[in-house]
Amino acid sequence: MFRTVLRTPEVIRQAYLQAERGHVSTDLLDASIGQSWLRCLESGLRVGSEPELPQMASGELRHELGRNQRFLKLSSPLAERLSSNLNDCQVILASPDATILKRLGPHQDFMADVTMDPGTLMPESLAGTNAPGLCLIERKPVLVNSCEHLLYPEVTVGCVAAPLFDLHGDVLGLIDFTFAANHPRPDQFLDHANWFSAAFEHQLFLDSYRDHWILQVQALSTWSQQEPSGLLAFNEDGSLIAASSHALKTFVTTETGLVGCPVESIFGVSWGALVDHCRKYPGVLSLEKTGRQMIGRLSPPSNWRAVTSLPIRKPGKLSATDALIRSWPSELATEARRAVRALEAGMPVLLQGDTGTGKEQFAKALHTDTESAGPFVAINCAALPEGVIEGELFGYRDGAFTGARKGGYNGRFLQAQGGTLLLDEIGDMPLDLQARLLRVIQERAVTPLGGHEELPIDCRIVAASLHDLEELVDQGRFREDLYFRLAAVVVELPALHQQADLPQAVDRLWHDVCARHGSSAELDPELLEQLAGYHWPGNWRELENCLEALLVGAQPGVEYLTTADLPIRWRRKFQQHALVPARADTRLATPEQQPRNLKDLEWEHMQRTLQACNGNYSAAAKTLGVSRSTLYRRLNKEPASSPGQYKTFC
Ligand SMILES: Nc1ncnc2c1ncn2[C@@H]1O[C@H](COP(=O)(O)OP(=O)(O)OP(=O)(O)O)[C@@H](O)[C@H]1O
Repeated sequence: MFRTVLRTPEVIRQAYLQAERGHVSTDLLDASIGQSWLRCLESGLRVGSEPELPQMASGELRHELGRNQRFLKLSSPLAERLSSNLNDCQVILASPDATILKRLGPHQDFMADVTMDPGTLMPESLAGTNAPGLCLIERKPVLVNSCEHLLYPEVTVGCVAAPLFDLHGDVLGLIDFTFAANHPRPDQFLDHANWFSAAFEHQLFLDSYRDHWILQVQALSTWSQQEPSGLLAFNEDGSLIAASSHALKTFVTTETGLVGCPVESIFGVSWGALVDHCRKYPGVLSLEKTGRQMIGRLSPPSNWRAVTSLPIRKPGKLSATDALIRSWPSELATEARRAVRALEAGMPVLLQGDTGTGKEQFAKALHTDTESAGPFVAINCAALPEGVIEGELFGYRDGAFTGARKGGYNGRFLQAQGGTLLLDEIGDMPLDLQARLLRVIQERAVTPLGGHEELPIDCRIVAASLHDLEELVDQGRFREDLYFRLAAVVVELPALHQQADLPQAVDRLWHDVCARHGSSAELDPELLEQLAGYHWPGNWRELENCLEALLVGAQPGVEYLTTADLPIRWRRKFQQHALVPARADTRLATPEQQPRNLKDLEWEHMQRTLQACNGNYSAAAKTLGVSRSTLYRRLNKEPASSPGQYKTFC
């Protein structure tokens, strides 16, 4: 469509000679640039006639910025995002009369001789042929490179500019990309300009119809081909009042018409059913049109308040989370119940606990109890190399990087649409990725790598970590803003030895293990007592391994297992553990008996405060001036002077 190679000085000289005679051949210049040259020459603008671009005084510029406030409000965040991904150009926003309003992007050497600061006036009638001025006349994206700038043939930059329209087709402003004239792929800025125009229209539509119901629809099969999502605005009664240009092309046919057409005639779903869905499960819905699967998101008017009717559970049946927390200390169990409600209301939940305490299991139970329409998807942020997590989480387009899967990849956020995403070991996520994650969670939209379009996401988010995230924040290893975002509700998973009724918990797990292996064997009470007396540093996972080893290693057909059936490795562990004085006694020994260091003293002080508060963590934390979760975690770690003690016996 455009010639993107630089023209030679000879071609430009010939074109200029032709233009002076009132005609420019399209063999020499693109038609729109040739026409621009002719207009300039006709109005007396010639090479070298206007060495300086006209500039506004600062008072005038302030006035101009005020006049274009809405345009800047809608375009600036998008331009900033785009510019932060591009390091080879300057991004410029300008008014409908081509006055530069904003310039973004890192300093570029090629801009040294170019004056394109805010307040510079670039209409064609003053500045000659240039991309911002020309795109307004052409009403479409244009590329003007180097010596095609009629008045400034020596300039060493190229520009791509595109007009941005309001919903009635009037120009609201423009975007310009200025790059080095010898850039190898100037056409890529046309792609950026097209993306920006679509994204701007999207923002404008959302802003213009924020007091109405807005349905955002995306065809499922096409997301990797970068098809934009369509927007439809509806009245209170479900009749269509407006559609974005893409929605108009895709969803609204001549039979359905536009204004006043009911939603049912477009998607075959009643308005009542859609609103009801939005009320119960704010977020994604599945739609179908002429056999194509789509996902949609219905957003209520900005002043709408949903009366959420949470599902009522049948009495008598334990929920999945209740089944897991029945032997938890009561304070922690209360917090765990809060997590179900928080997740149902769309808030993230943070799970903290040592290895094997059941964080993933608990996340799955939360997913079950919140009765999501979509799947449970987990990603372990510590298990993937740094360069891979980003693509895994956010997805990527076809050809986004070397080695990318053909056809692109959805990413875990999109896989979890309508369901729950577990971000496991989140404390190990690289810092720069944490910033991106925060943006995705806040904006509830994800942009796959190599893509530009934001795709709406609608999944519940559970994060888990065995590190104390508050401590990581203190050490500068975890972003505080992300921590606050994720930690609205924090569930501390108790260690196995802290379960209120450990023998019962062991017995329950034993029956689960037996059921998996088709066995009905029972445990001898003495064996059960030994199992419940051990401190299980690997928590449920370690206990599960031990029970599996016990069952699988027993004589076939044996229905009653005693301590003699224990594998020798476990028998030794239990014996050694039994020789150690009780844990609490050792830890709270008198000063004369124990080596002293600051950490020990801190631990003892916390322990004594907790005892003084009758085991109430909140009260103890308040007295000590630390958060409840910090107190909990510090108390449940080894005191500094005795790390080897437990290691020896594990
Ligand atoms: N409450 C429970 N009752 C019985 N088994 C459990 C319980 N919680 C966890 N388990 C079992 O313990 C094992 C470890 O659980 P899970 O992977 O959820 O722990 P985790 O805290 O996520 O561990 P890590 O931090 O090491 O990934 C699993 O096999 C799980 O089935």
